Amino acid sequence: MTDGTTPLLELRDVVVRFGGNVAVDRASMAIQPGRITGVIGPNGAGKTTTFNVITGLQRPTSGLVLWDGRDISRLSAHKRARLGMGRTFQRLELFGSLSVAENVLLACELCRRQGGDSRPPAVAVPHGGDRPKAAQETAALLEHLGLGDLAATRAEELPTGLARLVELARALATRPRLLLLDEPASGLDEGESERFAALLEELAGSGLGVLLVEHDVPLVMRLAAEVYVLDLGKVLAHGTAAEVQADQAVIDAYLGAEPVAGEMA
Ligand SMILES: Nc1ncnc2c1ncn2[C@@H]1O[C@H](COP(=O)(O)OP(=O)(O)OP(=O)(O)O)[C@@H](O)[C@H]1O
Repeated sequence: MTDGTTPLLELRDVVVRFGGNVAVDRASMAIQPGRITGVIGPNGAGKTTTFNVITGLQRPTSGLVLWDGRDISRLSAHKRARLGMGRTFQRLELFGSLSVAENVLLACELCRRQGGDSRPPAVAVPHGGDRPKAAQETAALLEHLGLGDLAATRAEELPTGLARLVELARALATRPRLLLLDEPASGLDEGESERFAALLEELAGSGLGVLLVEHDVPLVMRLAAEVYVLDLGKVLAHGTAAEVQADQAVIDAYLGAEPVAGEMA
C-alpha cells in the first residue's frame, strides 16, 4: 500500500542510452495517487522514452523503477499492467473492426481473468440485473464517458476525439491505480479537450494516480498538481505549475517570455 510517503511510482536516477545518444539522463520522478502529474518538454527531451521506461517497453540502461517502493525495473510491460498500470497510446491502438463496447469489454474481461477485479472499478457500476459483471462495468464506463450511444459503433468509424475517449475507457476497464496518458489531447478540439480535462480531474479526485505526458502545455499547467520539465533527457525543473513557470531555467530553455501562451512543443 502507498502510505503517503512512498510514491505509487518512482523513477530513481534513470538513464537510457541509445548508442552514444543519452535519451534520459539521471531522471528521478515520483508519482502520487490522487493527483495528476504532468511531464512536458521540447521535442526530443525524453518524454516518450521516460513513459516507455515506466510502462516497461524500454529497459533503462541504469536506474530504478519502483512501484509502491518495490523494484519493478525488470518486470515486463504486461506484468506491470497487471499491477494496475493502465495506459493509452500516442497513436490510437483500438481494434478497429470491433465495436466501441467490444473494445472495452475485452479489457474488462482480461482484467477479471488476471485478478485485477480485486481492485475497485474506476467508475461506480450500478447493479445491472443478470448481465455478466464485465458487461455491466463496460456499460457503466461507456455511460460515464458519454459514449453510451456509440456502444455498437465500430471503432474505426470514430473521429479522433471519440476514439481517444474509447481508449481512455479501455484503460479504465483495467481498473488501474495509475493511469498513464501519452499525448491524450492530440487531435482533440477545444470542447473535447475540456471534457477530457474534466474527466481526468474527476478520476484523480477519486484517488487514481494520473501521469500526463502532453505537448499542450497550457492543459498540463491547468491540470497537473505537479509538473516535471524535461530537457535533453534531464529533469530541468519540478514543482507546481506556478513554480515551474517561474523557473528561469525553464523559461530560458523552453517556455520563452510568454509562458503558456499557446501550444508549444
Ligand atoms: N529507439 C531509439 N533509438 C535511438 N534514439 C532514440 C530512440 N528513441 C528515442 N531516441 C532519441 O532519444 C531522444 C529522446 O526522444 P523521445 O522520443 O523520448 O523524446 P520526446 O520528448 O518524447 O520527443 P517528442 O516530443 O518529439 O515526442 C531523442 O534524441 C531521440 O532521437
